[in-house]
Amino acid sequence: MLERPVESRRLSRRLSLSVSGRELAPAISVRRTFREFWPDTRGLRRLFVAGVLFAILAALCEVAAIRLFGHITDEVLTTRNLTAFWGPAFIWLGLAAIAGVTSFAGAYATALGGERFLLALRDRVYAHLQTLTPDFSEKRRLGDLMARMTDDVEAIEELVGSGLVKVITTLASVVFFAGAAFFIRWDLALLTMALIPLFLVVSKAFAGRFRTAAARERASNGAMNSVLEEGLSNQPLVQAYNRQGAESRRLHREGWGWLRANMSQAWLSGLYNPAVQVIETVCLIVILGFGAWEIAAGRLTLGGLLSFAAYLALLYPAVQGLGELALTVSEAAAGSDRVIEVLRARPAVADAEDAVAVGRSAGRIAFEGVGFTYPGRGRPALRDVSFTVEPGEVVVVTGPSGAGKSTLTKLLLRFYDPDSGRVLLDGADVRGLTQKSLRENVTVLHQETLLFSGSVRDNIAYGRPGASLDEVIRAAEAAGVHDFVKMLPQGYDTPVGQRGRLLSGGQRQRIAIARAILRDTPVLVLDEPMTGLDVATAGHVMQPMRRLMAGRATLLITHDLRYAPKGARVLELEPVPREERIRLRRVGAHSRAGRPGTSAPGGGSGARPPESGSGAGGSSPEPWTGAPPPGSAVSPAGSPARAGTEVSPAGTGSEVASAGGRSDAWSYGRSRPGASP
Ligand SMILES: Nc1ncnc2c1ncn2[C@@H]1O[C@H](COP(=O)(O)OP(=O)(O)OP(=O)(O)O)[C@@H](O)[C@H]1O
Repeated sequence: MLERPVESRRLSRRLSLSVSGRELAPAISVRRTFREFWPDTRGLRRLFVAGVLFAILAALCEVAAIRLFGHITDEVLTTRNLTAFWGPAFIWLGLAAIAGVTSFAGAYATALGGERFLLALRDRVYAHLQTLTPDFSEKRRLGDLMARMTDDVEAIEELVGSGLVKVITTLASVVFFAGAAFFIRWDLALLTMALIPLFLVVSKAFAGRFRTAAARERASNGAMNSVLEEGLSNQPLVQAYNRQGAESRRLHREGWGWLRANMSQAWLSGLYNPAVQVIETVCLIVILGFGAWEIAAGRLTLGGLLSFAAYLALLYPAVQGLGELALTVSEAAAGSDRVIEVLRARPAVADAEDAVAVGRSAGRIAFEGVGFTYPGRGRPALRDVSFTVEPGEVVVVTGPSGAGKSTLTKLLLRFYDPDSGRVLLDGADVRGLTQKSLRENVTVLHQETLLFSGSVRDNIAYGRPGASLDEVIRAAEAAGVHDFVKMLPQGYDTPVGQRGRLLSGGQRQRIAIARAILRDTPVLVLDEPMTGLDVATAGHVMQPMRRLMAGRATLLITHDLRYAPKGARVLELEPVPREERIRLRRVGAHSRAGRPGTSAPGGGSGARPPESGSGAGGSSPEPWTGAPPPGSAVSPAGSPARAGTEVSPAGTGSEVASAGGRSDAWSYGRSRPGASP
């Protein structure tokens, strides 16, 4: 029927409104949906055709069975001639068996086609989502994106796959049942057809109201899911702030909204179904009355009338089903719009046609006059930034929040391309490299340690799929994680829980380090690797971190220079639009006095000398003192090779800071127009 509560809930979910309803997809034509998704039925069309043919065969069997029923009524029941019974009875049995088998086969073929369509389409949309810049997902509500991947994809299937099969078979059934009725009595059949518009009028009167109610239900469902998702994923925060009651009330409020929306659907369903039944009953009474008159006049047999009524009993639901399908189709099309929106989204960057796959690089990174503004933002995130990182060298990137430190990582990984300037890997513009090969050269340790809900082993091996247990253990040993993993109940097979929450922050971080060690790329980016760790834990993480950095070109993004390796160069970013400056100095080799002429624009944050490990006080973790990686030009603090390196203050005209015989460009934005690497 038009809307059973569960059915209608599913139906309304497909509308996929945002909580506020602002994201309601614009209406989309069915044709556009077919144009977009019909190619996805390739390879499955035979299944759908089989579904249609089997369903049609089953309907034909029903038509024949009803005919036999009429025959038995007239030739056996009315005449009381039992011998005439057996032949038709066996045929009827055979027809029922064929109808059973064919309707099973039809339903199975259609379901198989539908499920395979769903699988393939979901894979396609997800694969496409994975090509988009992570910002695409981050800017959207997770619940909304998930609804697109599940309910909306399902809605498309119900339109393009099984929905189409249903339309064709329902139309065929209408033709068969109406044809059979015409065959018995064309004038009676015409009268019947004249009554059919009554169904359509009622369907139309309800459709608009039902659509609105479904949209409201969809919105409140989305709101409720969002509250659940946020409340559960932020459970530690909720409990720590004693907000359990408030969160429960929030859910209850949204639950009420959902209840009301469902009740208005139930109210409509409650009215619609009896209205349709009344019309059906009126039709049947009219037909029976007319039929009785015809029987009395000897122009119709009892069997004929009963068969006629049986055809009608099948015809009306089929007609109703068509009205229902029209509603389903239009709502499914609205859902498909949201999937099309995802598929139409283009990645911020794409491989050039002549992009080359780079092998394992030496790991020389250079930013040359890089400027970048996020799409839709007026203010640049970076302006005219230049620096280099040599193979095996550690460069510390620091600066106030929002200065663009993490943006450097996004440009290095080519999530975006710079608006001006270039990013180079081993002297090659990264725009000329395939993204895959570029990213195979770079490992990022994110600010928030990202783990999956698998086992410890899965999470470490994520860095190199197919790694053997021995390799995983070796990486774990290097990351200082092996001893604690051994203590876990299932060792390396112990589940780490949702986002690794069954582990401590330090343990998570060391697992991430093991993952990065196993991945073993020449370039490493550590984005605030000590975030959330206390001093003691950070101290434990330092040693494995050093092993990880050894021999790799490393960009260490940190606010806290206590964790900066001694002797590492420091790149200090200041946010645009304040005059952007980048200063070069050496950890442990600077002082205010060593930076003559430095002025600190905008309150002096840029001029603030970062604290070195030695200046961090007794509670500081051990500063970087590790041996320089093989072949690396990095020298520990105070080494003669670096002694001459100084901060290049803004406006001094000192554009190039020389270090160890190498030249590195540190540009100052517009104040240093001539800067070049
Ligand atoms: N996806 C984005 N879309 C639009 N603007 C963004 C996006 N990501 C960052 N920004 C903006 O770009 C600027 C630089 O951000 P970025 O994350 O690089 O700063 P950051 O120095 O790493 O800050 P923090 O130290 O707080 O992590 C900020 O003003 C920020 O609001």
